[in-house]
Amino acid sequence: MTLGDAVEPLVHIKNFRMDFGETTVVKDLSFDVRAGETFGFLGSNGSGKTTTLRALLGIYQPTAGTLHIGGKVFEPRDGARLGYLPEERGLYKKEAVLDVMVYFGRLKGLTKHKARTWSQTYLERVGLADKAAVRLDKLSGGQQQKVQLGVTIMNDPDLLILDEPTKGFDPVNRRLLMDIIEEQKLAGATVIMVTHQMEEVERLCDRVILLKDGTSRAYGTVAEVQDQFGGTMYRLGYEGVLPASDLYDVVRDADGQAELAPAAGADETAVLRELIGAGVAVRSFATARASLEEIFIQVYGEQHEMAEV
Ligand SMILES: Nc1ncnc2c1ncn2[C@@H]1O[C@H](COP(=O)(O)OP(=O)(O)OP(=O)(O)O)[C@@H](O)[C@H]1O
Repeated sequence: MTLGDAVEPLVHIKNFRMDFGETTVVKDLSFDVRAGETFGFLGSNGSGKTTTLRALLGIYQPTAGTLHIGGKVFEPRDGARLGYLPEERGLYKKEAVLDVMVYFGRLKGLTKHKARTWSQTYLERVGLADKAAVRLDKLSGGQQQKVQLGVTIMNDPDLLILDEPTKGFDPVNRRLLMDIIEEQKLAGATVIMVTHQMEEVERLCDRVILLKDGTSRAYGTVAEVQDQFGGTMYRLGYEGVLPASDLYDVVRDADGQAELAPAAGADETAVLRELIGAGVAVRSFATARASLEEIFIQVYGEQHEMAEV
């Protein structure tokens, strides 16, 4: 069975708990990743993301709970169609870039020719064509990371697990790597991505989980998480006087610009009708949501406040 044949969800984690000695770092964590989706695995430093991925891949023995890929506990021999970019990068540093890539390509079942041509094309794409014959340890950290991402995706895995794939990249290279990951997604791969870059999440992820202190704080589509924290706001440019209404709360109102928080069940049409009916001249009207970054700071900020108690 290949990973792609799995009955949904592709990844199933239920009541996962992880203790290291006396310390519990993940407690009662449950979530699913569906085949074909890109899933953002988010959370503050030390919240248990890498630990969860390691337990999912059998590197750690979970203290309790179920961690399944394709309906069963992961075993290394199932890994042919799985690409894992670990947080700690590790390739043979004393070998030449192209040789390392071809070596791993062969391990992943590619022919030597395919591994070589794929790697050359990839190195060209990521601006490292002139480094093909250079020893890996002569490359910068970001350049080495590009090579490692190439090794991770070269056999077009069905499931890609990426632990901070763009960590340490400048904005141009980050965008390039996001493009490459997006291509894998569009080609049908399921992607689990740990990242602290919320704009990457908003661009790529279908659903997310936000971990805090080893447990889920928010879980769902980006829009659902946004709804959960702050929800939708209406930004209004107007002339006239805003009427009091059961349909919304006026959050901010100055110089003909207002922010309205709609009441449960109120929608744009109803609010606009109410405003226009009351003689307000609406110049502009837009819906806006709390950004993931704002939500992250909200959740993470609480943690600091708690720590200070
Ligand atoms: N092998 C280990 N032994 C003991 N404690 C560990 C071990 N691995 C991780 N931890 C602890 O578990 C907690 C969670 O670590 P983890 O690496 O999973 O966090 P993370 O969410 O991936 O963080 P970051 O965003 O900083 O990478 C941390 O407090 C860490 O010190």
